[in-house]
Amino acid sequence: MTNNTDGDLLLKNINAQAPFPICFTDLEKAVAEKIETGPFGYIRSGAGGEQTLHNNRAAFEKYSIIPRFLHDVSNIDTSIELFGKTHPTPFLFAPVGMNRMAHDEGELAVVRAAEQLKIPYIQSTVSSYALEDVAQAAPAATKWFQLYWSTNEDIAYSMADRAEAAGFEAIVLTVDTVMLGWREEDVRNQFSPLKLGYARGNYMNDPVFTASLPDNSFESYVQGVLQNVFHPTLNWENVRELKRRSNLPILLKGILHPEDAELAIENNIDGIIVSNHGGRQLDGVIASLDALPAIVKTVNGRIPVILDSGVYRGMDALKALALGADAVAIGRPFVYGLALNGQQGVEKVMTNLYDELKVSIALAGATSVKGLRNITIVKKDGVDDQ
Ligand SMILES: Cc1cc2nc3c(=O)[nH]c(=O)nc-3n(C[C@H](O)[C@H](O)[C@H](O)COP(=O)(O)O)c2cc1C
Ligand SMILES: O=C(O)C(=O)c1ccccc1
Repeated sequence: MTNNTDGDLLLKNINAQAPFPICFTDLEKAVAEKIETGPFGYIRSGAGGEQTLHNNRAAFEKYSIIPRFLHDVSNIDTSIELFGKTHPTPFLFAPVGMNRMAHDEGELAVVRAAEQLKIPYIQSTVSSYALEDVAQAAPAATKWFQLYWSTNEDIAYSMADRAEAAGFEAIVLTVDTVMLGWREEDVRNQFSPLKLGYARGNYMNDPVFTASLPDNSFESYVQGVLQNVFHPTLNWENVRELKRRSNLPILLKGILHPEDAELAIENNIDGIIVSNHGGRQLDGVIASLDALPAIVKTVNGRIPVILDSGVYRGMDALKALALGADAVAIGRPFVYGLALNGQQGVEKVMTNLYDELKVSIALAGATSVKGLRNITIVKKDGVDDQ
């Protein structure tokens, strides 16, 4: 339960010693000025003509809330429950690879922020630091491991086992990246973080991966990652086998079709993340927010539904939660916070998202995350979408 009588949560930002960008647009601008063009373009951009990157934002802007007043909103409960554990906010850190592109402390800084804020952290397979080091940096944080399947599937099982041994509490299998999206900005900038070795964290110390290399040169390692990280053979049988082998809850990330959500449930999957990878994979796919209502309807509360892609302010989180998401995951905003000011920058960005969400829940006339499902949300054309 969070007491909301502090009234003006914005004041923290106005009294701040060091001014910090208050919204996503300002953040992005500041980071563009701070880091090199290659890494910035890699983080910012979407695939193809960036239609989906744009649609992710446009989808949030189509919705409006019709608020209710004259209910006591002095106490706002922002907590949620996932897999039997209560979390104080409905946010998660989306898995983002290769964080050393943004800051030298990379994932270590982010997981420390996650621990501090009690926000679950999803570590990427292609992280700059090894999962064991991340676990050690923030033992009290709730940590999940995002798995990229591997062409040599023993590498995938090895990483999943290591994650379980290191105290990660769920496996998030990403299903939308069987090959890399068509990312033109990286061609313009002639930039490939994989080739530069930013993704080495979990591979360099994986016994199955290293045993598969012809020698221990940098070139062999890069080739080994490229050969394994993209995995076009991935199919439902792999999902079933992963589920059989693991003791952890398994989530599928990248689901956009209600029939895939249904198949996930039929295959005993424990949760899904409705996502289009922040518009970085197939350009022209539906905005995740637009995919959400049909999936929520199909899933009907049987497993948690988390949404990411384009959640850039507290009000976006509110809309996704009102449309039935159980939680939202944040990608680029925290990476920009990291680039600007390490752990503190991540904390600042996530705190502003959270504070805006709290204010917005109260001003909409609700008092809890679950209560948001009962507020009136309409699409721009005025048609009730619930
Ligand atoms: C630089 C970058 C790297 C990413 N790396 C991964 C990854 O390793 N695994 C994964 O499942 N998703 C990855 N994602 C996608 C995020 O998990 C998430 O789906 C996306 O960023 C959400 O959209 P948003 O950035 O609009 O919040 C990456 C995203 C970015 C921006
Ligand atoms: O950049 C990404 O979005 C991403 O998910 C990824 C996938 C494979 C290798 C490196 C990054």
